[in-house]
Amino acid sequence: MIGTGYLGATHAACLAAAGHDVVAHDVDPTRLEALSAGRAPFHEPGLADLLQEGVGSGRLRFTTDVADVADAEVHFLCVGTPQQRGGRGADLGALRTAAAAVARHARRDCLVVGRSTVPVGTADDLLGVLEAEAQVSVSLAWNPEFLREGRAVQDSLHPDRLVLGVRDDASYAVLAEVYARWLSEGTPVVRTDLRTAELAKVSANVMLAARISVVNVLGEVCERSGADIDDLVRILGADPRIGTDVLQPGLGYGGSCLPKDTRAFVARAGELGVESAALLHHVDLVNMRQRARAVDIVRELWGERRRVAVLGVAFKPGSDDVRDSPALDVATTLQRLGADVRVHDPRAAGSAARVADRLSYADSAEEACADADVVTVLTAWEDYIGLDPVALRGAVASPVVVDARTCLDADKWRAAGWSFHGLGRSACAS
Ligand SMILES: NC(=O)C1=CN([C@@H]2O[C@H](COP(=O)(O)OP(=O)(O)OC[C@H]3O[C@@H](n4cnc5c(N)ncnc54)[C@H](O)[C@@H]3O)[C@@H](O)[C@H]2O)C=CC1
Ligand SMILES: O=C(O)[C@H]1O[C@H](OP(=O)(O)OP(=O)(O)OC[C@H]2O[C@@H](n3ccc(=O)[nH]c3=O)[C@H](O)[C@@H]2O)[C@H](O)[C@@H](O)[C@@H]1O
Repeated sequence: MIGTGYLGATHAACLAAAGHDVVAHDVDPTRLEALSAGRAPFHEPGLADLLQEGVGSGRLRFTTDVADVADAEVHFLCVGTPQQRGGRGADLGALRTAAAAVARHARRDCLVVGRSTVPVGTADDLLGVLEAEAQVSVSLAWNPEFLREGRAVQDSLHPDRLVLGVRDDASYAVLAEVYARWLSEGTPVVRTDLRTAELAKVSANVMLAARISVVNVLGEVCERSGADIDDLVRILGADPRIGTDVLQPGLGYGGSCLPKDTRAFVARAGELGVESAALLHHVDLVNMRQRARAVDIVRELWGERRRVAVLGVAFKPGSDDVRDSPALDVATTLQRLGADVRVHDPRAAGSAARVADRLSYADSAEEACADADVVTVLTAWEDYIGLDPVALRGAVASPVVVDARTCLDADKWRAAGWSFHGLGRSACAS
């Protein structure tokens, strides 16, 4: 396993649990130290148990030295593919470096399997890298991963489908052996070519991103027309062709994948001359506009003292990840605009403090809200959905709440005397 982030660490632990002998390499010694001790370096339910089991059994080892993977039969490339600095396409530098290192060190014929999310056509480029570096015969396959953070282990152990992009039967046979446990459990498998496998992953992410932006456009229409977004979402979700998942309006999508993958898709489609991909550029614009709209709503309400409580900075509930978090983006923007911001998050405060150390962090939601002029809910944690608006009213300076995730019960908060505002909700709705 090359790269031990959310993708690589989870995949390594799950393959070890399936009985394979796994050696995982990363260039980050701190991350490897935690993993070797059976500690998950990020909040991912079930991962620490699998790591301890794998390390304890001797089937799972971690190494800073890429030469230690030289004897592997299969190499999974799981390194990051972030947005380019100063560009919108994917930065494939780490992937090329990792592929070259594996090929250079491989001492036996082997299969290299791309797992990272990449623009279609990347494998062609990597084949050139492998051929230039390897002294042995190296084949390439593509096997994208669809796990969600916060559910990484569950999603990996029970995926909706396995996508095996291969160039020949021999590569397919190797992957079928790697995934024998999943195949025996009936996981649907799609065998395809490398380009389709690459494209499958970004396509899934742009579909999800588009869905979120569509529901956010509908939310803005609700705000302006006085229609009810909660009822609208219920009505839409009842149609099985639409379904209820990924239909939560609000601050929009963030994280390390949907934003950068949408942009990389548009960039690659542009290179391919697909002008209609501009549709997905608008998905990105709508998404980013939600953050600006949330800031505008708070500025209208913050009064002279501008004391703002921010509840939630994780990019989504159930995660301690703040990479491209819409909530953290809004919190830091409000502070930059002169607000006195007090933040609470049940899990992500530590990771937020590492990248946004000028914000002030509270130990509880109540402490963050004490004496606030505006309370904002920016991540839909259960803790905030369960807050008692009657009790909280006594702690704030003004009972004004902005529900940027459309997660609170508006009637309950209004009945408790709060002035209730939010993305997707008309200010005058009763
Ligand atoms: N985070 C997620 O939920 C999912 C991510 N993906 C994709 O998987 C890829 C990895 O994502 P994450 O695990 O979130 O990233 P991450 O940033 O958490 O982890 C990437 C790891 O690769 C290591 N690395 C970088 N260059 C290296 C090299 N040359 N050799 C060895 N290790 C190296 C880094 O030190 C880091 O530990 C990305 O392409 C992402 O789009 C796919 C499915 C889910
Ligand atoms: O490529 C990846 O790394 C992964 O990206 C997403 O997974 P993830 O980033 O963990 O998060 P999601 O649960 O999809 O949420 C993404 C963002 O959309 C937001 N969201 C989600 C659902 C919704 O209804 N509304 C909404 O605004 C969340 O708050 C979050 O900021 C995909 O769901 C995974 O299938 C994919 O493997």
